[in-house]
Amino acid sequence: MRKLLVEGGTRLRGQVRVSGAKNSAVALLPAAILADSPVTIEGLPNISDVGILSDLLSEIGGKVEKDGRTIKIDPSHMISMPLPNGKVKKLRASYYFMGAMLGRFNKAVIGLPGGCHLGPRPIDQHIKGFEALGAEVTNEQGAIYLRAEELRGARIYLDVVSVGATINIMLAAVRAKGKTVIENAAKEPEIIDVATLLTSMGAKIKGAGTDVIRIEGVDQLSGCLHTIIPDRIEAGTYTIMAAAQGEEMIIDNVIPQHLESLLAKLREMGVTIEENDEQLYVKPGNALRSVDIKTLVYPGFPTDLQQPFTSLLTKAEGTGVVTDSIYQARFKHIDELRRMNASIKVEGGAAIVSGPSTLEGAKVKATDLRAGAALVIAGLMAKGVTEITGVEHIERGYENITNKLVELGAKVWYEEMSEEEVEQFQNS
Ligand SMILES: CC(=O)N[C@H]1[C@@H](OP(=O)(O)OP(=O)(O)OC[C@H]2O[C@@H](n3ccc(=O)[nH]c3=O)[C@H](O)[C@@H]2O)O[C@H](CO)[C@@H](O)[C@@H]1O
Ligand SMILES: C=C(OP(=O)(O)O)C(=O)O
Repeated sequence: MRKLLVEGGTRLRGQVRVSGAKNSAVALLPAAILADSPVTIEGLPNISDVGILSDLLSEIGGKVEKDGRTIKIDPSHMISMPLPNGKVKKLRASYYFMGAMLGRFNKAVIGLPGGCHLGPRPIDQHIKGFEALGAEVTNEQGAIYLRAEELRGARIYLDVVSVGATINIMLAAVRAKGKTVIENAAKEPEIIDVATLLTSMGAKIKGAGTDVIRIEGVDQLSGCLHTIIPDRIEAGTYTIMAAAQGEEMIIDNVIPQHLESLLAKLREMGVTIEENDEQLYVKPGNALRSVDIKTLVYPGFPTDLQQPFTSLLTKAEGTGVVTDSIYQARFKHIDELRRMNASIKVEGGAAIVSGPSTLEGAKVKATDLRAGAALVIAGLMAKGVTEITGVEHIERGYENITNKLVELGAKVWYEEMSEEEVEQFQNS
């Protein structure tokens, strides 16, 4: 087991290239199940979530060929094999096997998903959608059993705006008989990316990226070639890092429109950001001013950048109030930041950050993916060395984070944990 060490204080400069979007990749891969000939996806990020989903596609009989960032999935010999346990528990997006297998085989057995622990993460809206399409859904000992005689299009109003439910219902509906309308759909760019792939496969989808998505079911979908969008959350994380500890940094392979809410907040803090079609040039201000943030569904401030942004606020002058309206309990990073001398209190469901604080290196634990990113940012700003355990969370979503940071001049490296440290980590 490894830990990540960050020696703070070095200013970052240069260019960092953003990888393909995790939250697209994890839906595009299961979407390939719906085709009857090979689907090729280019630009995949090299992260553990992608590795696990590729393995799951092989487990159900897919022929998966990887060549660097390109993957070719031949789904012709796939079967609806039950996946009640094992790898499905290691990530959130295994739930997309429900929609995709239901769409292709009219049946699926998939274990309840894992993913970051951010408080309750129900999937009732996914199930409501599958049932509306005609599936019978039961939960037996932690696995979801789905079965339909035939899927039929339906009008589905989501009670909660959900990325996962929107995509899952799209996956199940593209081969259903007749028309499906998803109302109060999520509008995240990853939903458009998945709809683009499905459309290239022959699906008929209108309105992806708005809150009403209309799908006309088709009998058959075929293979195609698709290039994934850049990861707006990874891009946002490096942009926050640039504001926190950069001298001058270029973030390459970005769609700036995907990050408008973050860029607006950074500019409010005094950060200079220039943008062109696919790059951001970030020059931090001399003294950052605190701001308040509240996470919302897209195009609001993304919950996945709340934790990294909280670290940045420790450097700003004044008081910043952080509210997460998507995951009210997404505050596990706060205790760890406090260990590093941050002045943050959680009150009435909000984190109140008083700054500026001089952070100090400490032994801390990444409890989830973006908490990990928050700690890396804090470590880069801190005096001394920060030791971060729980790196497997970080590796779910950040490709080659150490290499990318070293290229920017940061002092970061992995070390093996001692037996005693492993024991302490496992008991904590
Ligand atoms: C793999 C993936 O894409 N993960 C992202 C996805 O997660 P995920 O798709 O799981 O998140 P959702 O958009 O579904 O969740 C949004 C909110 O709706 C609630 N909810 C969701 C579904 C449901 O059936 N019932 C329900 O109540 C959730 O508890 C949460 O409060 O969107 C989240 C919100 O942008 C991001 O943090 C995750 O990075
Ligand atoms: C919460 C996240 O991921 P997941 O939904 O895959 O757990 C995230 O990417 O920040």
